Amino acid sequence: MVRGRISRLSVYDVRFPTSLGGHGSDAMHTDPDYSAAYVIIETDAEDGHKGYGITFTLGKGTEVVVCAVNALAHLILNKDLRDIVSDFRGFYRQLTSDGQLRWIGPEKGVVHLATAAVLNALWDLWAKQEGKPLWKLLVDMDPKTLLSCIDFRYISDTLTEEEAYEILQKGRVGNREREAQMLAHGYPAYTTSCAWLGYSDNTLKQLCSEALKDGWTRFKVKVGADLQDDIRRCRLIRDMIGPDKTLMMDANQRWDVPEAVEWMSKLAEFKPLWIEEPTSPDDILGHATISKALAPLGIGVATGEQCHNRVIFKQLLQASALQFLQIDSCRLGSVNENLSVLLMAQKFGIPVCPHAGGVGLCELVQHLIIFDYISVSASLENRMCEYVDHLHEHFKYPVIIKKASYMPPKDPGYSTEMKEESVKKHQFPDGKVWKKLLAGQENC
Ligand SMILES: C[C@H](O)[C@@H](O)[C@@H](O)[C@H](O)C(=O)O
Ligand SMILES: [Mg+2]
Repeated sequence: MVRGRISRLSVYDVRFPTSLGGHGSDAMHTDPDYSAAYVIIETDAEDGHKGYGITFTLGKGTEVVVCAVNALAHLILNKDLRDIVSDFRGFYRQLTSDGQLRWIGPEKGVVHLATAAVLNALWDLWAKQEGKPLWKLLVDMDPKTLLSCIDFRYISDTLTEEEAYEILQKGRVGNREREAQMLAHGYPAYTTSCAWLGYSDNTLKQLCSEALKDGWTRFKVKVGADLQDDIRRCRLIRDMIGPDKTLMMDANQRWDVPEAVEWMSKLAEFKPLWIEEPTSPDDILGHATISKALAPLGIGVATGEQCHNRVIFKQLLQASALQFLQIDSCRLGSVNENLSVLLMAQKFGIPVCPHAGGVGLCELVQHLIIFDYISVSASLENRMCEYVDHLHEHFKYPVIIKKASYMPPKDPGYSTEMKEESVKKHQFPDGKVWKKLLAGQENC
């Protein structure tokens, strides 16, 4: 039973100095400090449950998102949780349509990242109060209730509520078997941990051989800064993994459209399954041009980690601009908006391969993709969820990977809660970790 009035919302700027080791580096983000705007929501209910929510950020960006969360707080405080979840569509719309705040969105950028953090905390709280992991809360929810969480505004020309209902009804066939299959074998994953752009060839080799030993069969390599480096690194990794394992490439928006096509023609010999974010995430028709040009080479286009909202995803699908759709649990407006994208992808027959990694993204998005398999797509063909082996130790309910697959979480909630000690130590700028680092910089 859902209960309680929201009595408190706190937000923290939590940063991890991952840039020191080149972890997470790519052709555009050369010094990423994996960070989160971390939201805690409390209620006056006696159960003591709190909702934890994050959005993923890189270092300095976090302080801006923290401001935006504080600006949204008045829309959440004193609301009854029961009223929120019984009309979640209405509440989502209230948050995203605030007459003053929407001007700096709408439904995009900082204000949308802040919305995601807040809504992620509410979903965590709801799932905790129901005593279920989030994926199971979604799987058990009747289709009508599930659809009542989605704002269909701007997408009803492509997906009506009735069509979405039919998709969910169809998804009920065989869902118990798929749930049992997930619990036994988990959801297939790929690793990005071996080949960040800032890693030396030696590090790449060492991590790749460890990953192979651990049973990984799908690998992603960062490309896009220097063609000769890319050729060398892709050859190295392809030689190590052999011809049959899967390789993906990620350019993180580095290229213009013709450059993307030309560059990828040179990397085609390494047989990538996809090129991810070849150009600006806003360039829908550019993605369509690249998709068309690379199709004869057997290379698909993947994108989504910086896709603003359901409207851009709608157009990417309409324009046949992507062959792999990458939802992100913290960029879109939380579970609510991600549900609409999963349903649109299903309608278009495009496989969803979520973006994860960062800090907490694996913890969150596993719930969405497990739900997708059980209740929406019913397919694992061409589908896998990203995995990155960083920062899980800071979470109270970290992901469990077995045989290169995500095992469904069993603890109630959205796996968003961080360890108190980790938050304390990594708060910027006053946590122990940052005090030391900043003092070191001053002494230089
Ligand atoms: C800055 C980040 O590490 C990105 O490079 C990362 O999210 C990446 O695009 C990915 O696909 O995992
Ligand atoms: Mg990427």
